[in-house]
Amino acid sequence: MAFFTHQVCRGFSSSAVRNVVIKHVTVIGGGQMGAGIAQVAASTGHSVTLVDTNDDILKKTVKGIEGSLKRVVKKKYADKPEAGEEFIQKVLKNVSTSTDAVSVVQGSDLVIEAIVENLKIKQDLFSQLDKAAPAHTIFASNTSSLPISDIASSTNRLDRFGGLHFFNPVPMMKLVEVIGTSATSQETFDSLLNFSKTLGKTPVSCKDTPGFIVNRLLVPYLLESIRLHERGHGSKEDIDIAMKLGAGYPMGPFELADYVGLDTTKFIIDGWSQMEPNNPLFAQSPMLNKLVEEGKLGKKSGEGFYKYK
Ligand SMILES: CCCCCCCC(=O)CC(=O)SCCNC(=O)CCNC(=O)[C@H](O)C(C)(C)COP(=O)(O)OP(=O)(O)OC[C@H]1O[C@@H](n2cnc3c(N)ncnc32)[C@H](O)[C@@H]1OP(=O)(O)O
Ligand SMILES: NC(=O)C1=CN([C@@H]2O[C@H](COP(=O)(O)OP(=O)(O)OC[C@H]3O[C@@H](n4cnc5c(N)ncnc54)[C@H](O)[C@@H]3O)[C@@H](O)[C@H]2O)C=CC1
Repeated sequence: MAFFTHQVCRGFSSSAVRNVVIKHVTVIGGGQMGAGIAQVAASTGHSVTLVDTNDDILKKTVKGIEGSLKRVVKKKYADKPEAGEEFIQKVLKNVSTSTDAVSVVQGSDLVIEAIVENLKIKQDLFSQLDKAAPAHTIFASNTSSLPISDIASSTNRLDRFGGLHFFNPVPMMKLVEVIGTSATSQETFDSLLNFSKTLGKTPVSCKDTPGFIVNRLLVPYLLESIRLHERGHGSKEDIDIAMKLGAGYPMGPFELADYVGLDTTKFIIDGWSQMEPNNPLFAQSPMLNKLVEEGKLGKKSGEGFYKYK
């Protein structure tokens, strides 16, 4: 259910819309990011429908959310464990699951997509959802690296389409990058900024440029770390220790790449090296490619640059 403030309309349909107050959120993709986004939205009183391709994944996702909530309440309700348990149950009640995105978007004020980092797959999804979702529903992608305008081009709601880029782990990371394309209406952009604030996050405004702000700086750093290791100029362990103790980063670059997922990291690099083949900052890494080829995707698969089981 959407609540509109009846002010000036810019960009769409007959109803006067200034700022869509978001109550019901559909999160598509129940992986690392979708789980975290659903958790934070449900924890801040939104009703959330989480969508993935099958029920087994969704069960695992909800279990993961419960586990993460337990970590949160252990600190937040340290002296009041019963209130903590009550909070967890209340949050979980705000989350429902589905394998049918098209049917659930009908009751949604905001759809946040957090599926695999592949333009065609994201476009196919949004193109289907566009036909089913009500006019007021805002669409947002959590893409790390793809142009929001390319994803939005599969829909007829360019004014109601933006980027909401969260950071991993979502319950802990305070930043959200809010991305507007040249077609995103001011109303949509403001709604996304406000929504990020209701989640307790700090939003920054970004242009629809590759990697927005954080990844445009983080990805070249990560790649140069791997290249430094490939050149034999430092072990993974030493590079990680150096960046933690010498630069104050909470994780070293190899730990972070494993944490993010080497498949996602490779999807980003593949896209950017195609986009700018002569840019040495985006050059492919044989070591990364080999790990992904071997199914070593980082923490989520049990092995990446390091072993986790
Ligand atoms: C790679 C480059 C390519 C980019 C590719 C695309 C990626 C993107 O598009 C954008 C991104 O997200 S980039 C990644 C951004 N994230 C980071 O940089 C994370 C860096 N790490 C950290 O901040 C901390 O290590 C961290 C907060 C994770 C953990 O904190 P600590 O280091 O202190 O270690 P812990 O002892 O494990 O945790 C301390 C306490 O934190 C809480 N916590 C951690 N994870 C949680 C989670 N998932 N849910 C809920 N609570 C959580 C928790 O309270 C924990 O205490 P315990 O429960 O007692 O362990
Ligand atoms: N991993 C990270 O640190 C970050 C990733 N991102 C972006 O978030 C998105 C998701 O990344 P992760 O959560 O790491 O991936 P993930 O691999 O952990 O999860 C993706 C989930 O989407 C599901 N899925 C795939 N196609 C689907 C479809 N058509 N419909 C419904 N569900 C579908 C998969 O079953 C899987 O559960 C990507 O675009 C990624 O670039 C953004 C910020 C940080």
